[in-house]
Amino acid sequence: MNKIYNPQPENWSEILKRPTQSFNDIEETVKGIFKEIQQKGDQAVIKYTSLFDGITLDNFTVTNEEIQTATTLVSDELKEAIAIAKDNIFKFHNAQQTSKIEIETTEGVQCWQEKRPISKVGLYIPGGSAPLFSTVLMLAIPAKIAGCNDIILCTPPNKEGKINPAILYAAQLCGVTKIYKTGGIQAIGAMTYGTASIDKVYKIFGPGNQFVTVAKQFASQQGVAIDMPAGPSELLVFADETANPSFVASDLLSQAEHGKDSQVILVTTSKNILNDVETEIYKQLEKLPRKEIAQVAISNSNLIFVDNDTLALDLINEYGPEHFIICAKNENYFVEKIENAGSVFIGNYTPESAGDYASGTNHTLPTNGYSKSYSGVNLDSFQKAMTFQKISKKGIQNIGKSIEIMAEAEGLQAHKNAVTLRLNELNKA
Ligand SMILES: NC(=O)c1ccc[n+]([C@@H]2O[C@H](COP(=O)([O-])OP(=O)(O)OC[C@H]3O[C@@H](n4cnc5c(N)ncnc54)[C@H](O)[C@@H]3O)[C@@H](O)[C@H]2O)c1
Ligand SMILES: N[C@H](CO)Cc1c[nH]c[nH+]1
Ligand SMILES: [Zn+2]
Repeated sequence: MNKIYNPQPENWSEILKRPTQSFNDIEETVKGIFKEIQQKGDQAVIKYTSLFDGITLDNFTVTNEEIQTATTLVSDELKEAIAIAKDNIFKFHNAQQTSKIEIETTEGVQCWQEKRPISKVGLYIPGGSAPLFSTVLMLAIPAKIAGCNDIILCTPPNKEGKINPAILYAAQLCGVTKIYKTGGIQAIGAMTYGTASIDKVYKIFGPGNQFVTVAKQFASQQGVAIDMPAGPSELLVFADETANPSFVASDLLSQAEHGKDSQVILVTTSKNILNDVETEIYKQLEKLPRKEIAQVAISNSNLIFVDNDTLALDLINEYGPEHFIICAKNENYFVEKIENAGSVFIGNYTPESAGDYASGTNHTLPTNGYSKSYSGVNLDSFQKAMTFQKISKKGIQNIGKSIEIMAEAEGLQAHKNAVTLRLNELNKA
């Protein structure tokens, strides 16, 4: 890890660069694959699944038999763990339901807002380097609560053309309607345009590597909505002398093991903590099965010392981490003042892994600084807020004049007439 002491604010953006390729680096590849999917449909999906995932499939729809077999392959212990996570994720997302908001803005003018589900949604479940069945829970549970009708799921197959049983088990448990064995850019392209096998959806959800993320961003230019850019995982920990260095190191490694392009950062006001966390990281790294991956991510990561909490907070808001852990005696200062972070974890006993799996919050979160402008997945992501209004005769008499004057001032006579005709009729009565 790179050790940096008191970096000057003018150098922060350089120091805080993500180790991923840019949208421009990948856009041409995405454009080419999307074009082929538009022209050749399933044939192009087959071609790119063969190229990137090393398996040629003539049918990528998962069958009921495959789902039943998968269910028998998942251990009871894992099923119980999934049930606990599902329960907590359900509770947190179900509590996000809002009731109808209704108000009479002027006498006789009734306005209200109600949420309606997005009827066709596509969930992307990463499967390149680890089968993230927990992501099925994070996406399908809120989709179901929202009332989405068609919930389709794409995930890459392994070299035998199979999907990890836990992904299939979680998908049927949470009410996913169809599952397809395809991943990467080709899965996003298929859900964007639709093919003979894979349905076109209205909104695509889910995290993925940089290829998936750029494909989703490109899809959003093709008329499909996306949740957000949710790319390679990130974690920033703020720790002062009250932190436990081995806990902090374990948290940093937990996100470093996701991928070589993950990034983790420690910001601290204590030089002792900086050194102790560094020592712990290398000690714990040695024992990790995914050492080779985590090691690369760690080499792109920083341990940063700053003089005080104020500077630390400014730097953290500039970075806008996906995950932000606070281990500080002054924790309320950070909790109250943090502006840019996907999800915040507070105190020595709140590991980031809790949010990844089972506390109830969603783990599909904006990366690459997008926490400055995007929320993580939540119940609202699967709904649209629709507005309604009903105006009585009294109501149109109350606001009609204002509408006429404004329409006239914009030079839109037909708009004005729509009110004038009604007012004239009421004046006659
Ligand atoms: N931000 C979040 O909320 C969040 C949540 C979970 C996981 N993640 C991230 O998701 C990512 C999962 O990545 P993954 O790779 O394991 O799985 P993935 O499913 O996202 O990507 C695998 C697919 O990428 C495609 N691919 C691989 N190399 C390619 C190339 N050179 N050109 C074009 N396509 C290529 C293949 O089609 C493959 O099927 C990790 O980076 C992890 O950090 C993020
Ligand atoms: N940390 C990931 C989000 O960046 C989510 C995840 C799934 N499984 C383990 N972790
Ligand atoms: Zn994780």
